Amino acid sequence: MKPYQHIAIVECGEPLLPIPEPLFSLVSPHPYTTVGAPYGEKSPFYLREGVLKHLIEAQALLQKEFPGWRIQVFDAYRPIAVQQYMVDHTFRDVAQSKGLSLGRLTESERESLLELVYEFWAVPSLNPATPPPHSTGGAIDVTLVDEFGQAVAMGSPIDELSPRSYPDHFATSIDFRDRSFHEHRQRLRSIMLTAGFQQHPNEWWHFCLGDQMWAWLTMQANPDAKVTARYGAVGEG
Ligand SMILES: C[C@@H](N)C(=O)N[C@H](C)C(=O)O
Ligand SMILES: [Zn+2]
Repeated sequence: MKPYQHIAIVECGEPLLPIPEPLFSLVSPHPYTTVGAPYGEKSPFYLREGVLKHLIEAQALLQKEFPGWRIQVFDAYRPIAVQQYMVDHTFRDVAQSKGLSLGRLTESERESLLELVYEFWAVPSLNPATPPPHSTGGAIDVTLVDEFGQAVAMGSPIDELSPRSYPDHFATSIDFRDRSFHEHRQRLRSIMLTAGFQQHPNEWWHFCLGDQMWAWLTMQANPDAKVTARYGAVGEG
């Protein structure tokens, strides 16, 4: 169990709301739908009402300094069935990329692949006390686009399972391009944190607000604070 999963959830009952386009840029086609993730009637571009309010605030902060720039949403609400599908998909993908055949994995190969997958993906838990972050409507994967709608270079693609995904991966590089990746990541982080979000320690693109991870990270930063999560899994009924 990850440490944040011990945080108590006091569900507040806020609805999921659609993320408005073109106010925000939404990645299309949606990457998980493209690989067959089972959304049914649901859409990934939904967030809890309070989270959407804070996302609007983050974008206003961005546009004060960089007119025309927008937050681009890669993924937001994720049903638990989709979390399971994407964990399985990623496991197969990473096994294949290492030239390993799924049918012939040793126990230790299986364990090390799972360890890599779960460094970046949350466990698709059906337990209401330990929901996957995106299934609460309180987590979002984002990047930035400029005034021409062009993706801002962050130095690595969203969902890459490598150290390049760590938010500060380029912090100490003296290479000119690496410096600009770091600056862009800092710009994203700064507007999101100022608007009340927390950032996943291993992923430059994942931010949360009101879920267990957010409560845990908030208490890590303020050890005297007593914070609970207000969002549990939603839309599973
Ligand atoms: C891997 C990425 N898309 C992601 O969302 N990771 C978090 C931790 C999750 O699975 O909740
Ligand atoms: Zn995420």
